[in-house]
Amino acid sequence: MGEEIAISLKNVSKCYKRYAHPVDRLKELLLPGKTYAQEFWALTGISFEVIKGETMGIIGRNGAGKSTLLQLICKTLTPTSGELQVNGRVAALLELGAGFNPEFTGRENVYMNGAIMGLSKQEVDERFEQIAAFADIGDFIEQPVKTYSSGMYVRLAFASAIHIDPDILIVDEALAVGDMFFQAKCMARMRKMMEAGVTVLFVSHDIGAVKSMCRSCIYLEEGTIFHIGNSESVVNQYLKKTREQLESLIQPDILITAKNTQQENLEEPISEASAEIDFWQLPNTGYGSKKSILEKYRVLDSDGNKSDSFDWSEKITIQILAKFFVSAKNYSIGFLIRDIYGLDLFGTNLRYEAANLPELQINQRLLATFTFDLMLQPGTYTLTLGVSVINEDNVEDICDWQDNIYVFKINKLNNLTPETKVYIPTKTEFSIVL
Ligand SMILES: Nc1ncnc2c1ncn2[C@@H]1O[C@H](COP(=O)(O)OP(=O)(O)OP(=O)(O)O)[C@@H](O)[C@H]1O
Repeated sequence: MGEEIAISLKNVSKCYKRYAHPVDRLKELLLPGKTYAQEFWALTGISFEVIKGETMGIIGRNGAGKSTLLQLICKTLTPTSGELQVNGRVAALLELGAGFNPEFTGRENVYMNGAIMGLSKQEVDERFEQIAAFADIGDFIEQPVKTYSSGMYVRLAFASAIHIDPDILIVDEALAVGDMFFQAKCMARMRKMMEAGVTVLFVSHDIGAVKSMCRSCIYLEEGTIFHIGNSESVVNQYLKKTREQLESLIQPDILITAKNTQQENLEEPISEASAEIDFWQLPNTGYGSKKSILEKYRVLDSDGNKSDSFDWSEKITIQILAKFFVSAKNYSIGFLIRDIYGLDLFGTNLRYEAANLPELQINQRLLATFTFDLMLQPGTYTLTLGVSVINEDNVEDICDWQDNIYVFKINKLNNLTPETKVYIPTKTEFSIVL
C-alpha cells in the first residue's frame, strides 16, 4: 500500500493576462471579442506529489512562480490547465494582506477566520485564549487590524493559522516580518506540527531554514521545476546556479577616463561631456516615472579606487549622480544591498541621512555620497539604486529604480568576521572582576 498523498499536481500550468496599459483592461470589457491582453505563463507543466506528513521547501529567484504555486494549492487561484488535488484542511500564511478584514478587530478576525476554516463558535471559544497568548499583541487584539504594524499582523495571522488544527500548513515569506524571537517561536511550533504529522509547504529565501526544516525541496526557475529532491541537493543546485548567474552579471565597466573626483560638489555637477572621470558606471534602463534619472554611480574602496571586492569592515563609498527633470523640494537618492538570494540586508537614503537638502530646479543634478563600514560576511552581494521625488501628498514617486546593477564580493580575510550575515557595530565592554 502506498503512502497517503496530501497534495498532487499533474502537469499544472497557470497563465496570467497582462495589459500594457491599465485602460486596455477596460477596453476589453467594453469591446468584447477583441483582446488587448498578453498571455504570461507563470507556471508550466508542474507535476509533483507531497506525501502526508512531509515538509517540503520551495525555493527560486524573485518571480520564479513560488507564490503562484502556493496560491493554486490554497485554491485562491485556479490552474489554467492540469490536475490539482489537495486532501485535508489547509491553513495558509501567504503574503501580508491576505486573510484578515482590516476594519474588524483582531478578536473578530480570529472568529471569522475560524468560521471560514470550518470551526464552530465553541471551538474558537476554546482556542481563543491560546491564540491571543501565542500572538502576544496585548490589548491590540481588541483594535481594528488596520491599526496593526506588519509584525503584529503576522503574529496574529500565524497564531490563528496554527490553532485551527490544519492538515496542511502553507507558509510563505510572511514570517520574515516578525521579530527574531517570534520567528524562533514559530519555527519551534512548526517543528512540533511536523512531528505531529502536519504536511508543511514552506517558501523562503532563507536557505538555511529550508535546509534544516525540509526533507525535500522544489527549485523553481522561470515557472518550471528545475530540480526536485532532498533539500540538501536541491539547495546546493540553487546556490551553484545563483552563483553562476551572478558571476555572468559582472560586466566590463564603462570607464570615463582620468581625474580623481573626490572633491566634486553640488555647485559643480559632473556633466556627461566632461568625460574625464574615472570609475563612473552607467546604470541600465531601470523602471520608474523618469522624472529624475540615475545618470552615473560608482563604488569606491577605502583607497578611493573602484572595486568590486572588499575586505570585511572596509570603509567604502557609494556615489550616485541623479538628474532631475522636475523641480523638487522633497526627494531621495538611496541604495540597497542584497545577498545572493535576493534578501534585502540593508540600505539607506538621503532622506534618512541628510538634513536640509537643497531645493532642486529643473535639469539640476545632485551627487549623493554614502560612506560606511561594510560589515558583511564574506560572500557575494548586489547593489540596487533608486531615486524618488515625494509629491505634495507625501506620496513617494519612484523615478528610477535599478535592481541589482552591481555585484560585489567580500573577501575572506581572517577568522575575525562574526557569524551573522550583517554585523551591527555595538558598544561592547568587559572587565575582569576579582
Ligand atoms: N496577477 C498577476 N498578473 C500578471 N502577472 C503576474 C500576476 N501575479 C504574478 N505574476 C507574474 O508571474 C510571475 C511569477 O510570480 P510569483 O509571485 O508567483 O513569483 P515568486 O517566485 O513568488 O516571486 P517573489 O519571490 O518575488 O515573491 C512573475 O513574473 C509575476 O510578475
